[in-house]
Amino acid sequence: MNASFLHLYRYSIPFNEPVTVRNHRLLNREGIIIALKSSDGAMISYGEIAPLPGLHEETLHMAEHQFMEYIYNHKLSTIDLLPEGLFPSVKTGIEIALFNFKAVNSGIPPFFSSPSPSASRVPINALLAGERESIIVRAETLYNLGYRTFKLKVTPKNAEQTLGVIRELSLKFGETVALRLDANQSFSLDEAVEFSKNIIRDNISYIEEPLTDPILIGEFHARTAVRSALDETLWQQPYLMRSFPPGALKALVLKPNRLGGIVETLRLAQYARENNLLAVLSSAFESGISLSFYAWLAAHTSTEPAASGLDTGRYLEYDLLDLPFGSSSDTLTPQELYWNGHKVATSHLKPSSIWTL
Ligand SMILES: O=C(O)CCC(=O)c1ccccc1C(=O)O
Repeated sequence: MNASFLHLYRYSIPFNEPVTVRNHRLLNREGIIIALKSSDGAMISYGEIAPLPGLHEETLHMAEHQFMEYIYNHKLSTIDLLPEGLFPSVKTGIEIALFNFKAVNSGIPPFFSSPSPSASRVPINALLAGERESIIVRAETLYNLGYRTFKLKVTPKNAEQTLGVIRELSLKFGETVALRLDANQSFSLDEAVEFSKNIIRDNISYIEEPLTDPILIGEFHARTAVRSALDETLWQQPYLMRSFPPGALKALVLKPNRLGGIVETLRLAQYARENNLLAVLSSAFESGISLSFYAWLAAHTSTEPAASGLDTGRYLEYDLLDLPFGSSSDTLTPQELYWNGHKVATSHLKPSSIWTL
């Protein structure tokens, strides 16, 4: 059955505390929800279009405008027929809505026919931010809840403090936890080499985007043996991914709504698999509608998925789902998580328009 109606909604959810993304200080997470409905209204699927200021080039206004133009001029049909030139956030929203519609139609989540069995659980990479003391307290709380992978932001400016936190976490948890560092391209090669001398004995899985100039990641690895993960480079200079010497990379961090959709994310996850890299599903503070879909993707891409960057839901004051994403992620299977992504609390949505398809 095809979708007959399209409902567009807006949402604005306050962050628990202000979030800063590349100098953009954000108080609210704003986005658009697409709902596809069957003619009798019995089947509904959701998708989310949510560019993040500081991360995306398109604004929410531009994304909404483009989406409306798309709906006006095209039949919402199949995922592989989407036109060129859609903004990454728009493409992701359409793809998720279409994948989800197929799933509610058939009763099984997408990719279910895959030969590789899905993972039974998806570990989450816990984000640690703030002052030293609150980071340590938070890490202990999360450790007791079962988290074993932690991510710290590092810049040349906070390098000393971060080294102190790394030491403390290593002493406390030893080999039982894995630490990831995310430098968001803030170090010069020499600064990164200097910094790395101090972390070599610690349990660091990788540094995400260590260098302002990612071309030098191979040289960084040659001088330090520290492996890098790509995030920003995957959309800024995607061709670089194939240019690094073996061993220089450890992981690809995949943010579907920045990369340009689910199909693109699956392509990169396959490249990671073929090249012995971790595929780390990640997010950009979307609602549980997207996060539960990403959890499902993570479960699909590997039988033992790497800890996924889906801890961002915690920063939203409330979720759009009846059962907020992450509130019971330790007990739910990815399948259950996936179907929970369809139970949307419409009270948080502001209707904007209805289209007949
Ligand atoms: O990858 C994760 O663990 C969470 C996502 C995350 O850190 C993030 C979220 C929004 C914008 C930028 C980033 C980032 O990776 O720097």
